[in-house]
Amino acid sequence: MSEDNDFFINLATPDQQSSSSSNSLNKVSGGRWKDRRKLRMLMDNRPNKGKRSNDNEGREGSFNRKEKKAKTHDGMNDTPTVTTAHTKQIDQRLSQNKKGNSVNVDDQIVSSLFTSNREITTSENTNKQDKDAEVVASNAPLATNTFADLGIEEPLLSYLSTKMNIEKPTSIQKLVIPHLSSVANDNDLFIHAQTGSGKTLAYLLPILSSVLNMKTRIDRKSGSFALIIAPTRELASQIYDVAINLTNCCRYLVPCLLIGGERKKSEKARLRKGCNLIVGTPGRILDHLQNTQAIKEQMTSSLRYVILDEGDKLMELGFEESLRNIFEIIHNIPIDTATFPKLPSRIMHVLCSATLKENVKQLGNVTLKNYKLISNSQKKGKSNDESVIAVAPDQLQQDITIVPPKLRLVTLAALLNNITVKHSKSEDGTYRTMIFLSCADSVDFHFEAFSTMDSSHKDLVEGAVRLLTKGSTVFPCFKEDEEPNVIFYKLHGSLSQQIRSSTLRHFASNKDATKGKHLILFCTDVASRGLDLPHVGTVIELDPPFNVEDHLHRIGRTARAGRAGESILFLMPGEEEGYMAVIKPYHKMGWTLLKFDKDILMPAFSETNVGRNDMKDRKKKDVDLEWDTNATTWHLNVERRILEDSEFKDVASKGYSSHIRAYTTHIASEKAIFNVKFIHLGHLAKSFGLREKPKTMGIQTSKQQKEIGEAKKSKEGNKNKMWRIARMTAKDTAHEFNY
Ligand SMILES: Nc1ncnc2c1ncn2[C@@H]1O[C@H](COP(=O)(O)OP(=O)(O)OP(=O)(O)O)[C@@H](O)[C@H]1O
Repeated sequence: MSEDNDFFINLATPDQQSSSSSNSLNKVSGGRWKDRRKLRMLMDNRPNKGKRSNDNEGREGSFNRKEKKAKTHDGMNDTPTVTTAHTKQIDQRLSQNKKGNSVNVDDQIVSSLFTSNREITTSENTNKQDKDAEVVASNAPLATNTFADLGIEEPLLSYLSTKMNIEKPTSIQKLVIPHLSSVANDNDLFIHAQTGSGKTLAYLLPILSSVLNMKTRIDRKSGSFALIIAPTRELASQIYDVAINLTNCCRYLVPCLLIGGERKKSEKARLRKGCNLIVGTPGRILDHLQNTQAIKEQMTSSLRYVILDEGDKLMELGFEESLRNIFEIIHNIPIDTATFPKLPSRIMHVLCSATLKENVKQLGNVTLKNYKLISNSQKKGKSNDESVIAVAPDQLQQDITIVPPKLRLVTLAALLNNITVKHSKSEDGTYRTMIFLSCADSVDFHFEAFSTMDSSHKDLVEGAVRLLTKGSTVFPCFKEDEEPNVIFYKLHGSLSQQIRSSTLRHFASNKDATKGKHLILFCTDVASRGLDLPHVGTVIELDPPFNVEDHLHRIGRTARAGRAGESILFLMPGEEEGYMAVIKPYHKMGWTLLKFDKDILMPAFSETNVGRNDMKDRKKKDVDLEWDTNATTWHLNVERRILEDSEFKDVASKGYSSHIRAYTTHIASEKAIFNVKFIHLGHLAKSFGLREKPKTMGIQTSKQQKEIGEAKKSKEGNKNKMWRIARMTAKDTAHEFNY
């Protein structure tokens, strides 16, 4: 990463030049020539030959790094020596600057939000949505068929209708249920369908229905008929919840959940008691298959269905080896066809995926025998082209906005504000928004930046949920005397399993405490797969997805089972605008291009007077301020909080560094679009509330620092050094990307 090329500094040193010229007259003598030369260069204030200069001529506030060191007042990585009074002075001058230009305060330049931003080149929307076109929800239940037509019998049929309010099957259910219900069918299945089209019921209903239709006495000791494997704990828990819900109509059938993060001992006890459906994640299932005798006993003679949900994610997360081992063990368990003659005479394998990548096909080849592809997705390319792609649901309202890096945070604030205002006026009740970010540290930063500390949040879900309190300066729409109706949540893989589960449960369920409020979840891609969170109205992709499949899964958290939904993708001006061409084939209904200023910032920041967080007693202005002044004040409020709160500063610096590192992991085929070299890192730092880029991009924990120190002391060899770095990177990656 060529950080230096992109280095952007907010501090100017007007006096520096003159002093350096006088220094050049100084003579240096004695010592080694290298040291003399170094000293002379230092006094002349010239960069070292061979080292890259930080001279960014033409860039706002740029200057030599050494000069900066001498003059830094509020460098984010230095201990801040700037006083509150000093920041106030800068902020005052900046707020007074109506035109939004950069302001030189003493020896500082605090860059303005609205200047020096890269131009947006997309002037025309090449995939414009036809607002007049008739839209039929593509993943909605069908009008003509019923579950009875598909062979689903009582008591499941009436339970679906009366308790789950599900009357008609979706198109994928219509295709899958008859196939899985029939003993005569000898094919394995590859189910490929749009997000939110009801794949879970498509396989659970025929399995349960087949077991119930045997009309033999069944209880939890009869054995496990199905093994369902999901890539994440959240998804496994959700499938388990659906299974629990369905088996309420036949309580003698018992599902069991096996996931990491839970106590293995209690899982073992449950397995010993007996269960008819096993749902879990690959690692934990394999662990039990290798170490718990009871699980094999449960499967002996009864196991007939193995389901792999979200196949592409299973492969992406590197579970291929575990899956091979699982299959090797279960294929060696004998099947007694005489005990359950009405069930298939062999194990049927089902692979589900909303996307059809090469790795899923590979998994299909490994796990499926003579499989049949069942897809409700459109064909792509020529008629003889076998490949199919899942597209975004037709009823989804897709928006794209191109936002300069400096303005990302304030635009997000404005967008959240606009959504809150819009839905607080409607009768819709509780509204839910999910915001996807690239890494856990960035989730932590945004959660911290937007929510406010309040003791009442502790009644909710520990530290992962916070309320917005009265008089908050976090959202522009809230006046000081208003009680905001916003609750924030965060979800990423670095949180404990208990917190993750309870956060999701709290976010998804309707409770009195959250009734009528806007619930906002900051999350990583850990929440993008398969999660069925009811009534998510808006999905915001603040950070672009790491591949198109992730994009489809993220936006697929809304517009589910025929419901309406909206998603907004943030891109940065320049190369990132090219991403629109990549996702175009997946959005056949088109999208709307939103202007970040006119469509998002102006509605939020006009006709208001955003208060400064350091001037509680200020007199209210009679006239509303201009929208850009309000936006600037809002941003300065965040910057001030960071300058004055060292813990928040750490969170911001970590969020920024991890964000950059995550950005470098975009897939090779998209490097021409997402390349860290194209990003103005200083501008991006601004959207993490930082006035300049943190010096050390790889922030080390004290444990890592100790490890490095020890390694240096022991004069480690090259091989050991390589292993140490690899270990640290693996740890970092696991932390950041959270699976
Ligand atoms: N026939 C139906 N009628 C109405 N709602 C349904 C029907 N089938 C499923 N649903 C509901 O649709 C939602 C989405 O179902 P599900 O989670 O199984 O979708 P999916 O296809 O697995 O999505 P993803 O690909 O995102 O994992 C659930 O809330 C489910 O209860």
